[in-house]
Amino acid sequence: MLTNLEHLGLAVHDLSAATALYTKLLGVAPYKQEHVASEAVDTVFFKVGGSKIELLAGTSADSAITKYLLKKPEGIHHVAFEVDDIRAEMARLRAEGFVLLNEEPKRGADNKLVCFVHPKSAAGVLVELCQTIGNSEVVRSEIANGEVNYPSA
Ligand SMILES: CC[C@@H](C(=O)O)C(=O)SCCNC(=O)CCNC(=O)[C@H](O)C(C)(C)COP(=O)(O)OP(=O)(O)OC[C@H]1O[C@@H](n2cnc3c(N)ncnc32)[C@H](O)[C@@H]1OP(=O)(O)O
Ligand SMILES: [Co+2]
Repeated sequence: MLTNLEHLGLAVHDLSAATALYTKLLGVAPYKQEHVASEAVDTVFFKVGGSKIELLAGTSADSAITKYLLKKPEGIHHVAFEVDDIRAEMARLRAEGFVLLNEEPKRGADNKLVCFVHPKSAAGVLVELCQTIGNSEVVRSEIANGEVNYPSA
């Protein structure tokens, strides 16, 4: 089940400038910065009520964000929904005919497992599913099976 609008992902060229701008716009400081090597992005997160803004800058030519910004202006890059069971939601969306960009959930930013839905199968919107890595049995079972690796502390 999709339970919440988890975050809006915004693609930016200059993370420092965008962070300063959003700090003024939202009237709050970011609560987290994180580099996600697997996605080749640097991120900055702001809390807005029960949701979040994720600023994303690419860190290599291969990054989806770098490629996106070669063709499109800065702005909303993806919409992310919280799910309670990411594998169940992936199976449901596949059965509904959506094209998933990951075979398996992968580790995202801010302690999440994530999966992307291709914008061509979602009315032009890149959709991200996010499940908080916590105590759920699904995640425990994945860890037990060696499918998900927590970063070393
Ligand atoms: C920090 C981790 C994580 C989190 O925890 O929150 C993140 O948010 S990471 C965010 C960055 N990572 C990703 O976006 C991964 C998923 N994305 C992809 O796999 C690719 O970007 C893509 C969506 C498959 C597109 O890649 P590609 O096919 O190589 O690019 P093209 O430029 O050829 O695009 C094809 C087609 O799709 C349109 N497009 C591309 N990106 C978007 C987008 N963000 N929103 C809407 N539409 C998009 C693009 O315009 C092309 O359309 P046409 O020109 O009409 O063919
Ligand atoms: Co995101």
